[in-house]
Amino acid sequence: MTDSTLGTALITGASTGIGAVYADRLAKRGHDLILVARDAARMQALADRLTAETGRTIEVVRADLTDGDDLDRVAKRLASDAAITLLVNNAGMSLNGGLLDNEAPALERLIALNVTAPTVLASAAGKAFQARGKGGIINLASVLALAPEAFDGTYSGSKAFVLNVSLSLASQLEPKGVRVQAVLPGATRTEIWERSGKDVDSFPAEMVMDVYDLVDASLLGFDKGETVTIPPLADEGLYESYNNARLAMGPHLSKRDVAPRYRETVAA
Ligand SMILES: NC(=O)C1=CN([C@@H]2O[C@H](COP(=O)(O)OP(=O)(O)OC[C@H]3O[C@@H](n4cnc5c(N)ncnc54)[C@H](OP(=O)(O)O)[C@@H]3O)[C@@H](O)[C@H]2O)C=CC1
Ligand SMILES: N[C@@H](C=O)C(=O)O
Repeated sequence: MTDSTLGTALITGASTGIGAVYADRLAKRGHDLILVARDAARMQALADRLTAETGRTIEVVRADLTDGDDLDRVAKRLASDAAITLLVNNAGMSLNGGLLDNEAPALERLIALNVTAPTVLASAAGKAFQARGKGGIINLASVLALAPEAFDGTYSGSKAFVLNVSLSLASQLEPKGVRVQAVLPGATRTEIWERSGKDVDSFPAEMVMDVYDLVDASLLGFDKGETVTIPPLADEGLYESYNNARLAMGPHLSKRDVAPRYRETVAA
């Protein structure tokens, strides 16, 4: 069953992996699609298959989201196309090695793709959706946003950024009828691993999720109205405790007085 009133979903990083599965699932739900990535031929093959299977209208937009002009073009499309009702801010990369193994161009490239691009696109979509009083933004973060010691700090920092932006945007946009969800996958079997010189099979099999399971669970979290969806986390009370502790600190974080433990005691 499809719903022709769902509008168009713009998905970044839609040529493979998590983005390509979002494309499959959202087309089957009844969304028309705009697929964004660099590999136009790969997206066109996906678009042709999904159009044949679902009858949806699917457009391919070739863009390198680390390029300012390309990013601007996609942001302008989000700002101006009233048919777009959903942004899936998914394109992302991981480094080959970590912060101490890479030079500035590689670090800057990761920040451009994982931080600047989703921020600019969420801003463009958020303003447009807010004006229309409806729409949704799905931001792909990572469980590594919560576990900086477990991986490269640049990547986990970029995903913590995405999580924070999502939480902030949700608090501003949800009262105006716009849904915002941060998805935090754990290790998921996609090309991101080989693209960054890693072997996903080096993890125990029980740590690696299938990409279809990941996207189906994430969309279920979206349907349930979740702001943060962590598909691998069986005990959701663990995240709730963590988040409640964070929120409980809020009233204590800005004070005129220095905390007693930082007051120097001068010996007489
Ligand atoms: N797989 C995992 O274990 C996890 C993934 N994530 C996050 O999920 C998201 C999707 O990851 P995943 O599907 O695994 O990654 P993949 O490497 O499988 O796919 C990445 C997608 O992003 C696109 N992309 C890469 N660079 C650019 C660029 N410069 N401009 C535009 N598009 C680009 C790629 O297409 P093309 O090459 O054609 O441009 C591709 O479609 C990412 O944000 C990632 O950080 C989070 C946690 C775990
Ligand atoms: N994609 C992974 C790292 O490369 C992750 O976020 O777990």
